Amino acid sequence: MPAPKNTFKAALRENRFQLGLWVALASPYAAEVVAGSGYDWLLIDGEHAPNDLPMLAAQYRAIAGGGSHPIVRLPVGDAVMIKQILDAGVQTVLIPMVDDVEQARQLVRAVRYPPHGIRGVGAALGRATNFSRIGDYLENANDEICLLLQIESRAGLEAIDAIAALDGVDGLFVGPADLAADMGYLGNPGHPEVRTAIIDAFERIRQAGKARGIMTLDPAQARDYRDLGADFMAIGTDVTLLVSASERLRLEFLGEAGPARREAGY
Ligand SMILES: O=C(O)C(=O)C[C@H](O)[C@@H](O)CO
Repeated sequence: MPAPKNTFKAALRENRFQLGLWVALASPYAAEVVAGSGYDWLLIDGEHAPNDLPMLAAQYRAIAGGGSHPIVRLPVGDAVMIKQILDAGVQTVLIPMVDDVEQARQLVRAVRYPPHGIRGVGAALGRATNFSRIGDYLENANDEICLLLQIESRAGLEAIDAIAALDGVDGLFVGPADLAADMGYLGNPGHPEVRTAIIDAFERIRQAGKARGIMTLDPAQARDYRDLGADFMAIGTDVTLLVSASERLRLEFLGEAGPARREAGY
C-alpha cells in the first residue's frame, strides 16, 4: 500500500489556488458536515478552538477522504505535538506565531525524520501508516509533509526572507488579526498599514518561491488578497457562519431587520 500523496502540497507547487475554510466548532461531526462543502482545504484550529490532540485527530479523520484537504493548526510549534499529529496521519500543519528563522529552522527539523530532522519514529502505531500497513511511509514522509508557518508580528515580517528561504518551509501564512494587533491596530486587520505590510510580505514570499497564505472574514478583503497573490486563503469560519445564518433565519421569519454586525476583529 503506497504512502498517500499530499494533494494540497502538490497544488501549491503547481500554483493552483486553494480556497479554504476555518473549522473551529471543535466537533468531528461538524467537521464532516463542512467537508462536503467543496473547499480545497479545511483548517482544523488547535490554537483558538477548544481542541486537544485527540479531538484534532478525530476531526482530521472526519475530513480525510472527503473532498477537502485537512490542515491542522497546532496551538504552538512544539516538536512533541508535531510528532503526535503527524503520526495521526496529518500531512499539512500550520504553526502560529513564528517570529524568527531559528524557530522556523527547528520546526522544519520537527517535521522531518533523521538525519534531516528530529521527528521520532513510531508512525507504525498511527493512522499515518494505516497502522503499519503502509510499508514505505518512512521513506516518503518528509516529501509529503507540508509545513506552513504563520507570520503575524513585526518580528516575523522582518524575518520573512530568512524564513522563506529555508528548505522545508512550504508556505507562509500571514495572520492579519494578530499582525494588526502587534502593529497597534487590535481588532482592525483591514487597517491600511496592515494591508501595506501584507503586500510587502506577499512579494517577499513570492520572491522566495514559497506559497502565500492568508484568511479573512470580509468578502471584499478576500478578493483583494486574491488579487494581491494569495495562493491559499480561508474566506470564513464554521463558527461565524453558524452565528450569522442562525440569526438571519430567525430575523427573516420575524420580518425584523438584522443588527449591523460589527466586523469581527477575528
Ligand atoms: O492572526 C490571524 O488573523 C490568524 O491567525 C487567523 C485567526 O487566528 C483565526 O482565528 C481566524 O479568526
